[in-house]
Amino acid sequence: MKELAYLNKFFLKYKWKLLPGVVFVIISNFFAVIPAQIIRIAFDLVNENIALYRLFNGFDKQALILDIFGSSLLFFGGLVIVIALIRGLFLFFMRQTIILTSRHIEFDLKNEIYQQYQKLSLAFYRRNNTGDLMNRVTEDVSRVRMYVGPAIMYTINTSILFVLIIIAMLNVNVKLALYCLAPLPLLAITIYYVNNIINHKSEKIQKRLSTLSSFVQETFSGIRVIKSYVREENIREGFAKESEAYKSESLSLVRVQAFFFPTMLLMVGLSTIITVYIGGIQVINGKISSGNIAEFIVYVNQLTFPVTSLGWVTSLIQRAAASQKRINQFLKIKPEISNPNPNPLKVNGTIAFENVSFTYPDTGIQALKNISFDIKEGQLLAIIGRTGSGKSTIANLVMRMYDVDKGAIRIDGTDIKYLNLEDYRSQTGFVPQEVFLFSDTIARNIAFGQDKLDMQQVEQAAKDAAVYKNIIAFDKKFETFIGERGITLSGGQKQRVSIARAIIKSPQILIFDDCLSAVDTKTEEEILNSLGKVMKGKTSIIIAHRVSTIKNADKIIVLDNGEIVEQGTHDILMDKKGVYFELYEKQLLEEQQELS
Ligand SMILES: Nc1ncnc2c1ncn2[C@@H]1O[C@H](COP(=O)(O)OP(=O)(O)OP(=O)(O)O)[C@@H](O)[C@H]1O
Repeated sequence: MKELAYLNKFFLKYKWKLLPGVVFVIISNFFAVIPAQIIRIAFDLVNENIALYRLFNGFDKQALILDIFGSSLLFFGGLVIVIALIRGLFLFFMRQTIILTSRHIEFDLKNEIYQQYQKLSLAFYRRNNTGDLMNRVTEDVSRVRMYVGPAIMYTINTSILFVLIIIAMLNVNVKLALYCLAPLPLLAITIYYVNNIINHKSEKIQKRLSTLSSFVQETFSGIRVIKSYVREENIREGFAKESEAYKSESLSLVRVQAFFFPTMLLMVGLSTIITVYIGGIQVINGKISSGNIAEFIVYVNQLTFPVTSLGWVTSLIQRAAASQKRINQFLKIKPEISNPNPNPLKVNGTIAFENVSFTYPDTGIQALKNISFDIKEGQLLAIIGRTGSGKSTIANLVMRMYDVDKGAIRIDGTDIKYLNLEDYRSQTGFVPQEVFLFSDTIARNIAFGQDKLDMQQVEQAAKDAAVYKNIIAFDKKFETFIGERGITLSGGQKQRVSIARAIIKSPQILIFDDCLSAVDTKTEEEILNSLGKVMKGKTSIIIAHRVSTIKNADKIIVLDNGEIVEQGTHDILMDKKGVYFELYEKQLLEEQQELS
């Protein structure tokens, strides 16, 4: 429960919205108790008037008495309706204040969680799966909202109504009051337990449903693979199995619910029978009037919903506490990478790695071992090496997606850990190996890093990335919408849009992580030529597999198993006749074979 204390700051923030809500609850409940008393008066009136009416049997005045009697009953009926309307009005105000506040708190909490998401480093995202992360912002927050809204509202409502009704009941007859109230705790406990069963089953259904949706989603994404391997029938069977499991969980929930409502009605009926029986005895003994029985029946029925909500609210609070616990744990996580320096930064582009070693925290794989190299401002560094040799890791470290374990990375002489991170990243262009494009237009994808969309700049960036001609060939040109993973673009086009996105901001440091792998050698040459102009005066790092891509670099690093095995210019490395030379010869041979 103490986990929910975290939310108190929100209650304090919205106190002027919540307090009127509480006042409205009190007023509405006050009007809720009055009708029962009016009904008693009306009942007693009926009793007395029937006696009076019989007294005038055979007289002319009897019709007049019937008239007076009828109109006074009508008056009481009208009064009950008016009071119910006033109560309804205050109930409306109550919901408008308390439930509305809960939506504000939900909004604030979602924003807080989302901000924390943005602060957390890449390693965090590797450790947690997307479904879990999504759940915190959706499922968990909505459960917490059920606490800050409905749970609190019903608790206040129930408590006040309870007090008012019990006082009214005790005022009439203590014995009858105690008998009427006796089955209610039983009802509350039953509802609490049944509700827990329902929640438990609903959660299971929810899980089944997400497994089912992930299954369907994956089969849709991998439809090409499924069709080429003729696995349709197999997948259909898998789906039927998942669906069957979902159906049986749902049916089991329906069974509990089917039992739940009749039981509730039975308990309420029991209370009513007790009221009539005990109340009847009291009337016979002359302790209460028959109007009091009617009054009590109204009270008992009025208490049913609050008692039901008591069980419901208890399980709501329990669920909210569990969700808030998860949220609190996550909000407490300190981002591994943070911005230590608020001072504005101007990057020149000198990069130095000094004895850098790095192990991925999530897998424990040592990706870099004692790496040292430097690049001067405006130079082009190329990194080549076998797959898994640590090339992308160097790019990740230059972007400070992770911090190094040993050694240091210096940018313009300062350790990267002490730079203004936001300024540094905004002056660095990164084209990752795995292209990610947003479900948006091509123009907005290219201008993603810009605050304002400048079409001239977008077009220039597209030209520099050699993708302009492809884009204007589309009907909607730069306004072409690309799906979640850019489904309307080919692999090579996606890579070039991703390059355009990096170069549009004219960064001082540019990193291309194997981003020309999906284009042919001719396009590669075209891109490299135009990039040559863009990269003039900027420091660039190109990670590649093809020697042809990097021949002109100022420095080439050959990586193997996380270590630098050779470094120098193309000519120096060729003279060495080592790993690089072998790679070059091999690739040359392959190209010649392809041509012949
Ligand atoms: N995010 C990560 N978490 C854990 N381990 C990782 C991560 N990324 C890479 N690794 C591991 O680190 C090692 C170096 O990977 P890296 O991606 O740097 O290689 P690479 O040279 O870029 O390979 P490729 O040419 O195939 O892209 C590999 O053994 C890989 O399994």
